[in-house]
Amino acid sequence: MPAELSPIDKAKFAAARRAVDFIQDGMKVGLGTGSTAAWMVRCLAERVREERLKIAGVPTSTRTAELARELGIEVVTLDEAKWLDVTIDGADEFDPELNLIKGGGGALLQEKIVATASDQMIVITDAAKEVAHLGAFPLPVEVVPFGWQTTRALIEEMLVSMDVMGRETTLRQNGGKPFVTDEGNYIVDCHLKRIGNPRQLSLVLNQIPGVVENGLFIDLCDIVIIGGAEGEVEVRDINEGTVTQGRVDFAEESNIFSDLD
Ligand SMILES: O=C(CO)[C@H](O)[C@H](O)COP(=O)(O)O
Repeated sequence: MPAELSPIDKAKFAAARRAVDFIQDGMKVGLGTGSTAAWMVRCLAERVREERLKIAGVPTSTRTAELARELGIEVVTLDEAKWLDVTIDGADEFDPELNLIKGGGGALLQEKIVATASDQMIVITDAAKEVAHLGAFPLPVEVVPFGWQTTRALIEEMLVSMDVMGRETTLRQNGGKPFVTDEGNYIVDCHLKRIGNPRQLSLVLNQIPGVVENGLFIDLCDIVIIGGAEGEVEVRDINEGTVTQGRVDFAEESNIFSDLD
């Protein structure tokens, strides 16, 4: 393993490596977006190469599609795949019920569509993203550019009546311009601090005209895999009610790291 890999990257790698053990030959797999998901794509590509697995991957962003293709994973569209066996993705926050905030990387719309079209969603993460209540991480809301300021005002007005602590919103920027998603939309980040009722907030947000989708993932995640910097991994399965501990041996994964050099 390269010495320069930070403890957080080691933790993300450990979770990602454990997650790809869930993939079997012939599966259709949703490929998430973000730095943790990128580790998962690298680990999956390694299994595809070594074990000659036949996998069809449905990426959740152009970034992930490029990485998957580059590493030799067969990429298909969701319409071609129709339904997926499993999606593996990162998250910005998760709570004890495995509800999530996602969209820090701006890919929440495709991520939510792909996760919803999967038998199972596995979230890979490090321990710092576990919270008692969602909301410390700003909640991303994807809005169409047409009339976005009106949509933002409606979001702020709606937040007044919701069980949240903060109400400030910001338009996500990229190099001094609005950040534009793969679907050509903008993102309004809502700084809520604490979300009392994520399920209700998600429903209400999506009723505002101009809102395309929000970053609350409710009842979508089945398994969370929490990685640690020493290779330790905890697998929590909300449906089975099980928690299992394991370890990833970084030395055994040297091929993945040598590919990075
Ligand atoms: O939702 C996402 C992208 O839209 C990511 O999964 C989330 O932001 C976590 O990213 P990272 O693994 O880089 O911490």
